Amino acid sequence: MIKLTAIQLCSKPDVSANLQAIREQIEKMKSLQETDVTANLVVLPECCLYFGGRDSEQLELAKSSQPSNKLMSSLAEIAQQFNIYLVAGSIPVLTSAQDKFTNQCCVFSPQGELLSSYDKIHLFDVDVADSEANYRESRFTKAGTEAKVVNTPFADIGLSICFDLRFPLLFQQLAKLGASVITVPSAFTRVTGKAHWETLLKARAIENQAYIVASAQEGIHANGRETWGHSMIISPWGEVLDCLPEGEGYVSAVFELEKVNHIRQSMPLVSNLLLK
Ligand SMILES: O=C(O)CNC(=O)[C@H](CS)NC(=O)CCC(=O)C(=O)O
Repeated sequence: MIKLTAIQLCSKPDVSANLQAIREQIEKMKSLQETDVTANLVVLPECCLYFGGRDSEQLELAKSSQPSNKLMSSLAEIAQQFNIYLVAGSIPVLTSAQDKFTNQCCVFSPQGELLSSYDKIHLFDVDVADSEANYRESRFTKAGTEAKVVNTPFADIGLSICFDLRFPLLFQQLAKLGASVITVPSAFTRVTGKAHWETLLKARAIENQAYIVASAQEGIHANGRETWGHSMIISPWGEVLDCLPEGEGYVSAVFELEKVNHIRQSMPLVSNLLLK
């Protein structure tokens, strides 16, 4: 049996406190003890190691974690320690020009190897009616350009991050590349999350006939920013299998590849996508 888990956090501008919070939640996962579970896929939220500071601090963090990338190695260590596939939401990774970072999702095997990484393509330059008001992610972040699917022995996993959720063509591309699970590590604002989050997640699951594992930031962060929480796992038929509205914790569900195959066979959408 394969278990999907999304961890929900209220991350701080403090890497070691966040690493501790991540370990705490993974230790609580019942599926780590279950003998019939053959693999665990665990998804962390966007900005899982640093959130709620000033935007420029993420660039400083990206610089100070070079050249060996300390952030990546601490996440690899967690994957190995708990013997899990870890989709490590996102961390800032310095670009070669050194003036910006990419908002990068890193995927580790249970042996702690980096299997793949994905740079967030759609950046959140949006005005929102909340205390922050003007989000300008592109000020310090360089956008990615390439859709990524990671092959594992149990499933091909499509990667996305947060605001990407609003761009259905990326998800179609991931489905076309073979994804039967799509991960959505996020930090949706409270205002936009309340209005759109669940609807968008269900739509992406239904139209791509894939499991959606959406892990979220929640609560009020150190800089006053409020995030929506509501981490959830959605079936390829669009059912919410588990949801955590607020507080730190996790949600989990069983992954059944036969369900994806059955739905895609009886209602052929993915094979008819108008994509190259
Ligand atoms: O910049 C950081 O510190 C971390 N990154 C984020 O919080 C990102 C970019 S500002 N947030 C989103 O993409 C929210 C999307 C969203 O809320 C929506 O699509 O409605």
